[in-house]
Amino acid sequence: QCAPADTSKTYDYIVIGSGAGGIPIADRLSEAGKTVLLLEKGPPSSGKFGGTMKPSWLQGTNLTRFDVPGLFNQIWADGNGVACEDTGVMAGCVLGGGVAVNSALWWKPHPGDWDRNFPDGWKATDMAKSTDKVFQRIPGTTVPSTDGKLYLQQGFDRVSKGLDTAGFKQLDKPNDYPDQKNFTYGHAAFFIEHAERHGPLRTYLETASARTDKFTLWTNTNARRVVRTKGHATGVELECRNGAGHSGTVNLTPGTGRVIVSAGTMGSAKLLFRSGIGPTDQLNVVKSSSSDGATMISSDQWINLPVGYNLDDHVGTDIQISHPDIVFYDFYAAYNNPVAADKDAYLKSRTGILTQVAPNLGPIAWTQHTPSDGIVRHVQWQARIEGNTKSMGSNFRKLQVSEAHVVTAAMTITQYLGNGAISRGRLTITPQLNTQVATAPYLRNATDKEAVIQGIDTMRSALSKVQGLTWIKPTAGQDTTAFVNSIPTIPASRNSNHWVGSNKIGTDDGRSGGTAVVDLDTKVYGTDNLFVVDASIFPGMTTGNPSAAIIIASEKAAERILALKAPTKSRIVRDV
Ligand SMILES: Cc1cc2nc3c(=O)[nH]c(=O)nc-3n(C[C@H](O)[C@H](O)[C@H](O)COP(=O)(O)OP(=O)(O)OC[C@H]3O[C@@H](n4cnc5c(N)ncnc54)[C@H](O)[C@@H]3O)c2cc1C
Repeated sequence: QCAPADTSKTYDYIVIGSGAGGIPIADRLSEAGKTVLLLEKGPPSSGKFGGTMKPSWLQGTNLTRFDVPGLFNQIWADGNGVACEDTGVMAGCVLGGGVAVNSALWWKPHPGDWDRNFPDGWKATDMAKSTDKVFQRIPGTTVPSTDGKLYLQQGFDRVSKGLDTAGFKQLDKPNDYPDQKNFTYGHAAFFIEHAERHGPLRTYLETASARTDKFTLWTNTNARRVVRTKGHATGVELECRNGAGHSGTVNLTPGTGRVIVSAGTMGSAKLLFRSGIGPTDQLNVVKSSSSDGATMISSDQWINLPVGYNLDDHVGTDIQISHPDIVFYDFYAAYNNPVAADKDAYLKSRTGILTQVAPNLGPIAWTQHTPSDGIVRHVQWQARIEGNTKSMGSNFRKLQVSEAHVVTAAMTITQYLGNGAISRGRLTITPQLNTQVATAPYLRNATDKEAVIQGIDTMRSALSKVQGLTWIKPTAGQDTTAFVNSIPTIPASRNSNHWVGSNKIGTDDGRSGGTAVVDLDTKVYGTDNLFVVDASIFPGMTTGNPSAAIIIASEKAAERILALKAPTKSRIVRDV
């Protein structure tokens, strides 16, 4: 049921969004004795926190589709009530955000992910303590099944033979060597424990929730905008969702309260726009909208910052191979119609193929490439085995995995171009107040493209040593440049779901021509108690999948924010 917020109750911190950024900081702030309200627009996800979305075979258990690794790819088959409806690209709008719906890939960041992208105070040495804290709580594993076995490894084995021959070094546990990201490979690491989704939901959110006197969580509650006078926030306006949650305005502790916006790269930009913070053209779109126009904060209080610029994502380029030994497992079919033995193994002993993340990920490899501008680009290669009933030609044998699931198999290897990439895009808002990728951040710079081509040539050469392998994409004789040019540089073809950057951290204040939206304490320029803590503050892309880095940044931000003095009245007036 939709309930109005109690206006007499105030909070030291209101955290908006319960994803990789929001959950850890909400936990740390409540641990420090502050009263914290965590707002999440989506419904509960994991069974541990009241989630209910599940196939019939999980009825009677405390598990949902978000908990069982073999069901993680269900978001691509059925995103209803799970995927955000107001973002032009895929994002999770449930409790946990991206870390409830993602593939749980879990990488300790390369030192260069901080050193090359972030300003002073956020370099690798500054982040070491936060990194240790995160990896102590969430160590991750390369072997999710409780019997210590990895299942259906034929794809891994065939590809790794090629990598070995080409001189790649296999790392037993890649997270023990975060700085070794060149000509290395290994099994994928996941934040999975006891064969269930782990990560912030099962660590930070559990400890926060145990502090019942300090921590409050409202799901199905959308933050419409921050209520502020000049640069000082006083509360957050709310909207119920899904016939539940809270409405009205929730207030901060007068004078000392703070708002932390952790609504994701798309969601945080949108919230700032609706709160009168951003480029004037975007604020005018909100001002003209039927939903917000009449009640939007007046234009003399707008804060002109480059929100939405600096948008980044891994540039995804898929290559595809097949090999007669590769075995496909139909995880999609397992949702409604699991193989009985696999279901039993999972439910009875947390063993078997369903403990592994769909769609059978790995190996993961890393290379580095230096195009003509001399700037080293980091590349991660992420293999997955897919069934493909279309356009597979006669090169594929029919493969009988179980009586129910007959398919052909191929291995797609996605090249992620990350750390070092130069191209950036822009996110804007539509009159319906949906966010959209107005300028895609993919290969707008010629040297980024050179790096992609160099990388694909390296991988083609490495895998050419694998006997019996057939190239699907690019085809055997195809020129690599022509292949790369044939793939459009739009989200539909290149999206990696790793969006960062719309509220960049930095010392060059965006109000006076700089590029930064938040300062080194993650405080929005021109405000004294409004912060952004999530992927959107990242100046550039990480080497691997970014969730661990975002959680580490959240730990760091908690430390810095707690060390700040409360605002004084004179500063509030001066800042705007
Ligand atoms: C399908 C998919 C697969 C991925 N796979 C991986 C992977 O395997 N490994 C990895 O490291 N990364 C992966 N990622 C990326 C990773 O999950 C994200 O980078 C990360 O979750 C971003 O963290 P965040 O805190 O910035 O935002 P999110 O985690 O997206 O959290 C934002 C939260 O804010 C909520 N919200 C938004 N607006 C409002 C509002 N106005 N009011 C209240 N709440 C609001 C949203 O519902 C959401 O819960 C994947 C992402 C997706 C979508």
